[in-house]
Amino acid sequence: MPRLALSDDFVADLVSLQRPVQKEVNDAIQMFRSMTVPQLHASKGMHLEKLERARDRRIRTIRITKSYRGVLLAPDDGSELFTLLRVAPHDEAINWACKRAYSVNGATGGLEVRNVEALEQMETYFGAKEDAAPARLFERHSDTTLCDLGIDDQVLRLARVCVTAEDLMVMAPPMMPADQYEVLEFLANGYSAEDVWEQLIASRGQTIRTAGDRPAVTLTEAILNTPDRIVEVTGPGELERILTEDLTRWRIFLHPAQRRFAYHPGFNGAAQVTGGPGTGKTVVALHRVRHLLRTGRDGDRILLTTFTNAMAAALRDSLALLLGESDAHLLGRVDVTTVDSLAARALREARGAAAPRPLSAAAERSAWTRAAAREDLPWNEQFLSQEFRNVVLAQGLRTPEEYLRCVRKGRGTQVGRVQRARLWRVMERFTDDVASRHSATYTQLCDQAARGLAESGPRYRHVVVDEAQDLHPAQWRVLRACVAPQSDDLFLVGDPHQRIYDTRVSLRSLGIHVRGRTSRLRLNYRSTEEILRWSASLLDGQPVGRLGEDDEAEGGRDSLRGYRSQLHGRIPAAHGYPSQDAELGALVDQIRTWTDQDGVKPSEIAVCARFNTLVDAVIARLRREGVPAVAVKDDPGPGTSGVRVATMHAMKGLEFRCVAVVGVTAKALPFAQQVTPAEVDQVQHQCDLLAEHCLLFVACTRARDALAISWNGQRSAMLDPVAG
Ligand SMILES: Nc1ncnc2c1ncn2[C@@H]1O[C@H](COP(=O)(O)OP(=O)(O)OP(=O)(O)O)[C@@H](O)[C@H]1O
Repeated sequence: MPRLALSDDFVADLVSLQRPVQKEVNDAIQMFRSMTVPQLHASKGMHLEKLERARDRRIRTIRITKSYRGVLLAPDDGSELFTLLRVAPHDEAINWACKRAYSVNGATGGLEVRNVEALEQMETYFGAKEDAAPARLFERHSDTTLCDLGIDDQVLRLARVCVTAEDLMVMAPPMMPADQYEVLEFLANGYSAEDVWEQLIASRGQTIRTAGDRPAVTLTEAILNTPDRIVEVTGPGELERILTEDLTRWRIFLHPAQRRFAYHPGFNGAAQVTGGPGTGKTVVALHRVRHLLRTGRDGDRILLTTFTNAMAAALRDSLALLLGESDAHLLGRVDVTTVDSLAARALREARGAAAPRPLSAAAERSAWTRAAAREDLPWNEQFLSQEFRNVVLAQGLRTPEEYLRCVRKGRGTQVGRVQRARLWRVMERFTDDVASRHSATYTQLCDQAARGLAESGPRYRHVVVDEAQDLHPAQWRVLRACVAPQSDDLFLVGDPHQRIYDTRVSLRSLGIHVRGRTSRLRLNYRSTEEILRWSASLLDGQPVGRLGEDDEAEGGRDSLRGYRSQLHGRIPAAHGYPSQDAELGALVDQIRTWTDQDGVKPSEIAVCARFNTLVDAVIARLRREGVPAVAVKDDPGPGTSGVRVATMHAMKGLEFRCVAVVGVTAKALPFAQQVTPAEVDQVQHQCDLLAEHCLLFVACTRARDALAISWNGQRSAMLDPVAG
């Protein structure tokens, strides 16, 4: 019986087909799997055909419907593992198949594909302009080094003629084999050969460094070595699952850097994955949960947390999708929730009706005003609230003595002993006041819940945390208390460049140690390279600390170096207008271009603004002009049509084909009210400013294909690096 594998290109084709054609593909595959190899070759129905013009003699086509052909890679070494490479209309399938060649990567042992015809044309083109060339892009690296990194003869010849990174870029996959291209891209970005080997090759399990010493790999082995692009269909249930459920690629194919952590057999403690926007961190978290569910014991409960209720709902849906019908029974062992909801629930369980209720921001401000009323203090409510949140609750201080002794990390003002005593009195008054009203700030709720949970003992065997960059130390204490320190206790994913709330955390000081168990994702699956570059330059020179290392003693910097996308598109547009009316008029035109000319559905477009007032104005204007629009905060389901409109904060974790960021004015970004004045606290001032930069970065990186930025009146200085 032949074995069957499916390539990522095949799955991508299948997703785009109409349902009836999908069904015929399914039928053809079932027929294929029911035959022996000789029957397959003899079958008139399948019409397994060798192509005269094919560059790879193992390539065949099979008949799927009257007009569709499947493209297959057939083994020629006596093995029986066939790979379905594409399914496409007849001529397209034949044309594609004739130009491809499959080979085994010398370093990774994985199967790779190239457009051999296009690469030969490139050789001719570069050959013609060769003699004029100055220094070459890869001249620092010897042929042997490149060969050890998996570069083969044809790619080596092409690498040798590249002068600039752009020369390399014109040969990007699908022209060049993706793994070899990735190696060259890393080298072109200044990584050493050693780094490249560590990050791209050793991570796949290779231990032999030199090409000459590596054992030969058979076609079947090569296919099985390529789980990021090829999946073997191991049973009828599996095929059904792949073909009948939602065919989103992230469910099936993971980048090796994603797979290595998601399916790691067991970490000896907490582990952490970081990476820029759209690098598939959430996807890794979901696969990790699946792995822990499948390999864990029946009673092991798992907590999966994220930042907002809306994101928790989306995570729950995605997890159900990933588990599919076959693993649906495991879902009952997972709680998907925010840390705040978890803390509130723990308090309700412990104290019943006496549990405090969360305090609104306005009620908190009034409570600080009341608490400070009888003192003649040199600090305003904002300072008091920050001191309470960022020192007292962050460090979990309980007594005036502890407060007198503590190091006020992250605060830029000196506060002497006498002043601390006065501050403590005010904070105590605040706490008593809100407690007498049966309420507490969210951070207080977490602080109280963490203490209760620490006493009652761990509730979960594993905790998986998405959007880890925005959690406050009190929230981390809740998580720490939920799970005992042991193997695979905490799995954290986050991006410090997307930190949009005022939180600084030293995970080490909270008893969470990830050293030696960290990984960084660099390939963006969401946005085009043009959107990425543009957005990343918004953060040029900003001092972004590493995830969980904000303790000054640890204090390294995170960077977006090597962060890239294989997708390409238009450079983002940035335009200023004389008035808001003119800006919104241009927005309507932009949306019409996206829908009418580019064929984008309104629900695949988002407009975002710094404030709710502008969000409302945008919705009103769009509706007035006949463009359907809905507010993201009203939680429109996937079936609801209309352009999505949201504040920048609400864009966290979302993605859209096209995004317009409006009202990027000097007044809105940075928003003065959100930034502590430097004279009140210099350190806090810098931290708040950085959060505003990150907010704009988050908004822009939600875009997949197109991004448009606009303002009216004076432009925000944050756009200076990109808008000239
Ligand atoms: N291995 C993969 N193959 C195909 N698509 C992927 C893969 N991994 C992630 N994606 C897609 O990339 C997009 C971004 O993924 P995800 O939301 O997990 O990224 P993220 O790093 O958590 O993003 P952010 O931090 O910006 O919220 C999603 O559309 C996801 O489906």
